[in-house]
Amino acid sequence: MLIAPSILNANNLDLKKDIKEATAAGITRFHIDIMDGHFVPNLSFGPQMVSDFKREFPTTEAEIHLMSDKPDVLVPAFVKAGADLVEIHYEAMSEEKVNHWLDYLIANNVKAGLVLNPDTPVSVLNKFVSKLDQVLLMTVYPGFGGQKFIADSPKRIKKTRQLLTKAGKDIPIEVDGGVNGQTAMLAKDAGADVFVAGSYIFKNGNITEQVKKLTEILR
Ligand SMILES: O=C(CO)[C@H](O)[C@H](O)COP(=O)(O)O
Ligand SMILES: [Co+2]
Repeated sequence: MLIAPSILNANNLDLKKDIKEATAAGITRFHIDIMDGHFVPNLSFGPQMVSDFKREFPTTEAEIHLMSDKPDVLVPAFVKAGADLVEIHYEAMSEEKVNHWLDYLIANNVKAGLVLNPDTPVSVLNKFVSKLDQVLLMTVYPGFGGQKFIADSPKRIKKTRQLLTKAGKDIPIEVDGGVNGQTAMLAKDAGADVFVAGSYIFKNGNITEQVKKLTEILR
């Protein structure tokens, strides 16, 4: 089990302090949401956030959740910035492009992830499964932090686990959106391994306490 806090809802003017506190509480990977104002109706961070992050926290993993339909410019930019894992959206590009960018990540020794929106059939994973290091199932519609976990997500997680097992691929399933103490348990029981948590960690008062609580719940 791995908790990957999303810095989207951390204090953007005091990110280093928030990241340091979460790291001290045991976090080894952060989820960095990249929103382009086009594929999703919001804006967030650019490649410099990732290069600054890796300079300040070289041994902590930077996981890039790329919510953009401009992979041609942005995937190379985030690889160059030092991303450890890049997750591209199935819905954001043609299947040919999905294949191309997964191959690019593999060639550049960056872990490759594919993200599915809540209404995308998980069966599309069959086409790309051999190239993936991780699957990210959205448990909200992408664009904003602080939304409610979609109730039928555990069903999709189970289906995805069955599909991966059938394909002989033992890779982590990550969930993103509305993860808290209760929904993390539902996702875990359904077969999830990696838990993105934004508001739960950064908007509930004490970061250390929130990391400890979620770690305990998922133990
Ligand atoms: O990808 C995302 C939104 O598109 C974020 O990672 C996600 O919403 C995390 O925030 P929270 O835990 O507050 O739901
Ligand atoms: Co995300």
